[in-house]
Amino acid sequence: METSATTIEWAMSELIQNPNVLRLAQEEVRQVFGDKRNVREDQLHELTYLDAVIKESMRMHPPAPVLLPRETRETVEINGFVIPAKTDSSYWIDPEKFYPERFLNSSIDYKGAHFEYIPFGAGRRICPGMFFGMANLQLGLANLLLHFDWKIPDGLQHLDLMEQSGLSVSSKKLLRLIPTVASN
Ligand code: HEM
Repeated sequence: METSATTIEWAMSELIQNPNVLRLAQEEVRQVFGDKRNVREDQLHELTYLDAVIKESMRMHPPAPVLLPRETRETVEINGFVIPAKTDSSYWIDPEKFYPERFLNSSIDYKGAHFEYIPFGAGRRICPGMFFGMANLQLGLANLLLHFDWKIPDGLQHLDLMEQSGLSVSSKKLLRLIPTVASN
């Protein structure tokens, strides 16, 4: 699915630019699966830090543009609920920072109950592929982190994370990274 591929690409882009987060995610994957040398689906739930990395990637780069960002221009009252103007930015501390830890020990999930975070939508039209999509992301990323070490090609200081809109919101520039087969 394009949404899953896009999310994996964004996650890898953020990980490579946040080496400390990459190291922690890689250590977790290798600790859980290192001795088996393969990622097992029945143990994906043990990857709590990787789960937070995926959530944080989808917070910063929601892959499905179906849900266009919405904000009120002025404070409004609907059925007794007061919606202050431009509410979005106050939900997250350091919203521009890639910080998966914000999802650890947090009740905020992607299942449509927390309206500040709805990468799969919410309500009756919520994505029916949500759990399949999450498993795909965990499986794909865990394999990339278990089997390979990653670096930015020589000469590139940092990645260009400009977005482009299509069916899903992907990076404008193709992500190019150099994998090395992990020695363990
Ligand atoms: C990272 C992966 C994915 C993300 C972020 C994602 C996100 C979304 C979003 C935001 C919507 C719109 C919800 C709304 O209108 O409120 C949606 C709808 C939908 N998604 Fe996904 N999706 C993903 C993976 C998948 C997969 C793997 C499948 C199928 C196997 C799938 C099938 C669908 C379908 C059929 C709809 C339309 C539902 C409807 O209109 O009733 N999605 N998805």
